[in-house]
Parts: sequence; C-alpha cells; structure tokens
Amino acid sequence: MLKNATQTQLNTTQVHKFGGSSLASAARFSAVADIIQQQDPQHQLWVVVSAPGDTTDTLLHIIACADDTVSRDQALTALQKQLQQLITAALPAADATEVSVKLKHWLAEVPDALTQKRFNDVLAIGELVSTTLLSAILRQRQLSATALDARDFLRLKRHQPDLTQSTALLSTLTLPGHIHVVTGYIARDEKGRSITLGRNGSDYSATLVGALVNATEVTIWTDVKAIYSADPRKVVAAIPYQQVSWHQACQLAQLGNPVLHARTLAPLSGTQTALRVRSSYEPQLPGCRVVQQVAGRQSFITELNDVTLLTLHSDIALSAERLALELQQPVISLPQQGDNLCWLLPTACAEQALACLADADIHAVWDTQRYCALAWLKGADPVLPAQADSVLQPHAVLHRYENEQQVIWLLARPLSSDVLQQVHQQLIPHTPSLRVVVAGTGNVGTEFLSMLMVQQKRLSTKVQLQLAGVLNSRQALLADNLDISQWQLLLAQSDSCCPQQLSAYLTALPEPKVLVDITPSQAFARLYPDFIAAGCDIISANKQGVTLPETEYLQIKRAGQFHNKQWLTNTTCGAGIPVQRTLQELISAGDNITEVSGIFSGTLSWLLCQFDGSKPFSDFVLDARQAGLTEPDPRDDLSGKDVQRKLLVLARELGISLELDDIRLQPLLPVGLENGSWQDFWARRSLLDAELAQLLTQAKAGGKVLRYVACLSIRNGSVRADVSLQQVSAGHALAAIAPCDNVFVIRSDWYNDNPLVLKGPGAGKVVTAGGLHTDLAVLVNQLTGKTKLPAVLT
Ligand SMILES: NC(=O)C1=CN([C@@H]2O[C@H](COP(=O)(O)OP(=O)(O)OC[C@H]3O[C@@H](n4cnc5c(N)ncnc54)[C@H](OP(=O)(O)O)[C@@H]3O)[C@@H](O)[C@H]2O)C=CC1
Ligand SMILES: N[C@@H](CC=O)C(=O)O
Repeated sequence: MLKNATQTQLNTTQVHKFGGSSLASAARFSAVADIIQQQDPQHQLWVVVSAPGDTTDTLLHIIACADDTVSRDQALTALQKQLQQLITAALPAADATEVSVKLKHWLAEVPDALTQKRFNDVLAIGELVSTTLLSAILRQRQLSATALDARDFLRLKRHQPDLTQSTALLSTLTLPGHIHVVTGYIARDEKGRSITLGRNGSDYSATLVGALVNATEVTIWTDVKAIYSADPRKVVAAIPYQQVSWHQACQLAQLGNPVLHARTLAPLSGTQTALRVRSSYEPQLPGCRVVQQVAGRQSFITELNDVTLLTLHSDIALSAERLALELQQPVISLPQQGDNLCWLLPTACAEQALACLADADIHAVWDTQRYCALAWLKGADPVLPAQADSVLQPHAVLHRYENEQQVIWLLARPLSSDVLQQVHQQLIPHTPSLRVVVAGTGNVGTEFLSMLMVQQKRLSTKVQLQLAGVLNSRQALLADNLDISQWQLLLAQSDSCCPQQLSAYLTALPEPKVLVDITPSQAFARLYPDFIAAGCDIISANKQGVTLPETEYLQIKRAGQFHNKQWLTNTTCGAGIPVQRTLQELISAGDNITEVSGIFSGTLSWLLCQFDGSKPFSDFVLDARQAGLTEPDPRDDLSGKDVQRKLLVLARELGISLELDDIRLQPLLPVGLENGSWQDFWARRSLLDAELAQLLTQAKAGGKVLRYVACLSIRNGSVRADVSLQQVSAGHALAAIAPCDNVFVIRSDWYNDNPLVLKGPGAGKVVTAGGLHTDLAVLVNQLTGKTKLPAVLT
C-alpha cells in the first residue's frame, strides 16, 4: 500500500492517466484513488485526469447556448447540482466545502467567459473539478497530493509542444514527494490563451507530461484490458497482447485504431518511456505494454469505416503523418502507384483536409466515393493467405493495397462480425490457450480429469487446454501447465489453501481461464463472484450456486455480466441431458413454456426401478452410491432435496423468481432420518426399509410402480412447483424407463398436446463429466471463433 512518500530520493517517475468514464461517479473516483494508493511508494507519481463522466459534453452544450441566457443558466444550474452531488458523495463534509467553493467560483465566471468568447476557459472547468476533487480524496487518505492546472506549465507553439518552456515552468511547480494531479486536455498557446488538445486530448496530455518529467512509464487507464489483435466486441477470438512494439503501435494508430492515437504516441517517440494500457475496472490485470524493443511482430486486423481517397502528386512537401496531426484524424498513406500518392482519411474531414492542403499550395483530387477499410498489420509471417482473400471477395472488395508490412482492402460496405471472425481466423492463426482449474476430485472430478487428458490431445491443433490447478477440501495444487497424468501424485504432495490464496492465484493466471466446480460445497459456490472478478468463466456441476437465495444467485449472474464472463450450469439438472439449453433455445425462439415435469433424479430413478423387495431398500442405496449415482451424502437424494434443487434450477432458467422453500416437497426419507451423521442414519435405516417395503407392496397391489416426480407449472401467471412420490400405472410415460433415466416432459405453446420429451441417464460419473465437457466445448468454440456467445449469457 502506498504511504506518504517522505523519501527525498524516489526511484522512478510514473504517469497515470484516467479518462472521464473512470471518473464518472464518486465510486469511480474512489476506485481511482485505490489504484493510486496501491502504487509502489518508491515512485514519483503524476496523475493526469479528464473531466468527470460527460461533463465536457455538458460544457459544450452550455457554450452552444451562450446567446440563450435562459437555457445557459438552466444548464449551468443542472451542472452545478450534478457536480456538487459528486463532491458530496466523494468527500466528508469538512473536506468537501473547499472543493464546493471552488466549483461555485468557476461556474460563476462562465457567463463572463462566454461573453468574452473564452470558450476554452469554460471547457477547462471539467478537468479542474477532477484534479481538485481527486487530490482532496488522496489527501483525505493521508497522501501528499497537489492539484496542478496544466495551463500553468504546458505551452504549445503553433500547435506543437514547446518542451523547453514547459519543462522550465514545470520545474518551478514540482513538489518533491508529492503526487501531482494534473488537468488533462488543456494547455496554453504562445499568446497565453487557454487551448484544448482535441479528441483524446487527455491521453496526449499524459504522454506530454511523461516526456516533461522523463517518466519511466505512462499508464493510460481505460476500459479495455489490453491491445487486442482485433476489436474484441466483434471478434470473440481476438488475442489480448501483453506486449506490442512501439513501431506497430504507431502503425495501428496511423490506421485509425482507437486504442492509442498517433498524437498520444508522438511525445514519447524515441524515448525510453514505456506506455501501458490498463483497465481501471480490472486493475488486477497487467494490461498491455508498448515497448521500444519487443521480440517478434504481432499481427492485427483493424477497421476504419466511412473513409474516402485523396489523390496527390508525389512531389509534395507534406507527409500524411503531418496532415493527420493537423486534422487530429487518421490519414493513411496507401502504397504508391506511379507518380501519385493516395491518402485515405475519414470522409467527415475531407473538406478540412483539402483546405489544409490548399493552404500549403498542394492540389489534391477527391473522388468522393466512400469506403470501408480493413487493414491487416502483418505479423511474423508476411504472406497473405489466399483463403483470406476468398473470404473477403464476396463482400464488395473494390481495391486491395499491399506492402511488406500491411494489406489494406477497400470495401463498399462494413463487414459483419461473422466475416471479421473468419478473416481473423485466416490472418491471425493462433492456437489459443484455455486454462482449466478443477475444484473437486471425487467421483465426477476424477472422471472429468481423465476425460480432460483425452480432450487435450483431441483438440491440440485448435486449443491448448492447460490444466492450471486441481483442488479438493484438503489440498490445492496451484500451478500452471500441469501434466494431467500426474495430477494425483502432485496433489498428494500439496498443501491446503484458503479462499484468498485461491482468488489471488486465479487473478494472476492469464486469461482465458475457467474454474470447474465439481464440489458439493455451498461455501465454495459463494466464492463465485470473487472467481469471476479474478477473470474466470465458471462451469458448475455443483448445484449450490444456482440454488442460493435469489439475491446471491443474481449477484453471481450480475458479476458475470459485468466482467463479461460465463457461468455454465448444464450438469446441475439432468447431468449431461441438455435440458437447460433446450429451454433456452425454445424461449429465445419465442415459445412460451407452460410446464416442465418428470423424473429429475437419477438416483431415485435407479433405486425405484431396481427395488423389487428382494433385499432391504438401504442395500440398494449402497449399490447406487457405489455406482457413483448418488450425491456425496445420499440422503440429499432420499430427502427429495436434490430434486427440489433441480426444479429450482429449471425455474430460474425460465426467469421465474422462486426460492427453494417455495417448492413443495414430499420426502422419501422418513422424518428424523435426514439429520445427524451417516452412521446415525445407517443405524436407523430399518425405518426407511420398512416404509419403502410397504410402499412397494401397495403399488404392486394396484398394478403400479413407484416414481419420484417433479412438476413445475406456469399457467395464467401463477407458478406451482412440487416434488413428490407417486404411483404410476404400467402404461404411463414415466413407468417405462431404464434404471437411472431422467425424463423431462416439456409443455409449451408449441408443444402443448404432444409434449417435447428428453430422456436419458440423469446421473453417473461418465455422463456428468461428459456434460461438463460439453460446457467446456462452449468456451472452446467461442475462443476459436466457431460460435458467437450462446443464449446462456443473455
Ligand atoms: N454424481 C452425479 O451423477 C452428479 C453429480 N453432480 C454434482 O457433482 C458434484 C460432485 O459430485 P461427486 O463427484 O459425486 O462428489 P464426491 O463426494 O465424490 O466429491 C466431491 C469433491 O469435492 C471436494 N470438496 C468438497 N468441499 C470442497 C471445498 N469446499 N473446496 C474444495 N473441494 C471441496 C471433495 O474434497 P475431498 O476429496 O477433500 O473430500 C471431493 O474431492 C456434486 O455437487 C454433485 O451434486 C451433478 C450432476 C450429477
Ligand atoms: N444424485 C443426483 C446426481 C445428479 O445430479 C441424481 O441422482 O440425480
């Protein structure tokens, strides 16, 4: 934890920049203060901030209604209220007053500034609020922090930074040992007027400050976790790179990739300062470092939509990079053809570009056609795979340009996400790794691990399945890339671990990673939000998570949505039978489920099929346990609790708000036998045996069989849920089953008179471990770009 830096000699200098979305609320300011506080106290820290949330947009609106004093004053009052609420929520009253007084003063000056057309002074207010508030929060945490207005030192001459003057001015303001919190986005020009630094101006401020203070590293804290091989919102299999070379980052910026802009990179070009992109929402992740030297080249695809072409004579004294800096927009110089240069730039700034060129006496021809550009920045292998061209050809390719480092296609329309995924697969072939951590090494867990060894080999050309941990209630083997065939031996030599150690280990493990919970533990399921925050997808055979009280269940779901992680629970009802997926598919197709009923317990199905009175019922229970069909404690099956849980799993899948106790339960177990130790139960098993013998005799006398039946009915807005023992006649659909079969009878608007029936073994280590592997296959398919996110997520 960061303490007050009292040392006179601080090791290195770091700059951290936080954008508006990282500062959109009091909670976000506090999260940013946490990040700063957690930095190594040996570093001299500079923090560059944008305006909170959408404050700059509001200030632009106030400027736009400068002449309409009523609208202007209304907007000013609303802004004052909004920012005051932020300050009050972020600081105790005593500390808030000083910031509030400043805010009042800045806003009171706005009408005069507008009259005098000092619009940039108005825009500066957003950043002034952020620096003043954040430095006050840091001081409140006993850190020495000082707010700095960048206009007091940052000078630009003809739009170019005047580093000499800026450094000299800054040296008079620097306080050794202090954290300097600096306004991003604003500076002064050579005439002393306030200026703003345009789009992504605060990133530019951060690298300018980085250059002025000779920082070791500048970190841009944003909402992306890394620099990806493609836009991860469109290409699920996009690779998050942890290191990118400076040269390639510049190329990406020139191609208009939005993560880093050319102007942001410029001040650090040729310096030893590293640049890092990290997510302020997931500060535990390392992010991506842009470094001068990196072994090998990464490969990227990047799009730039709505662009147009300017053709110029090659003999001109202006470069595309220079024009891009003037326009603050990407200008891509296409490989030269003959005597002419072709520059590609956003259509929206074509006229401004022509005006800039005309000022420099340069004539350019604008063909006015609009294109969508797709660029491939080549990696180690520079040969364009023919297959990539074939994928693109049907999608209106108008031109293709290629040189040693990149290929650019100009298309008539944007590409769909599906096509981009295919192109990505062709151009950036990659065998992704998926790290698998397995909790629970009992009956099902052991089977899952032996199947994992087979899957690892089977899928080796598609994905590297890496076993990155195995644990049970006694021991934890937490190490990456384990030899699966050795897990038992290695686990036996391992110590136990506490939940905090497990979370810390999972956090440090590179993504993508999945935790497979094959324990029966409720305490373990309660840790899911932590595991998800650590970056894990979750696969559960454990039914405890899906049946927690609704508030906790929803907390896990929300954590998954927030961190974009999946929680796959296929085996929590019906083992490997795809009952949840069938329901999801029907619902997403527009069907309306009215009833799900049937046999949901493999154990009870097996017991009631096998029990013929030839030996006591409890002997059959032992056989079922031996066969790996029962819950770890078979009384969970006999009490009907396990079936009650499965019914709740399906109800929640259907979006019904229900708790376990809302489901009526008729236990198979005589009252009193459900509590106490297994030994107690075993000593009193004759009670169970007598009851079952009597029930069997009754059923046989009526020509019936015993079945344990669950029913969830949703009709006319009312929900009825019960699980009970029933006698069914020989011709009934639930009578003719194989021992251990589950039967799910689904009635819906589309399957009303004749229901949809799913039937098959509903328990056992092989089908359950197999079901867990079908969940794993969902993640593998996403990773390899085969499918988009399944309905499970939505
Ligand atoms: N059997 C089946 O047909 C089906 C089972 N399931 C579910 O699969 C899960 C596992 O069943 P099964 O393999 O039969 O059970 P087992 O009792 O054979 O194994 C349970 C494992 O979980 C471990 N464990 C228990 N608590 C914890 C904890 N807090 N932290 C870490 N590990 C823990 C146990 O550790 P230790 O070895 O130290 O005791 C053991 O290795 C259960 O939730 C069950 O409901 C789901 C569908 C079907
Ligand atoms: N004991 C359970 C196992 C699967 O969930 C059952 O028998 O259904």
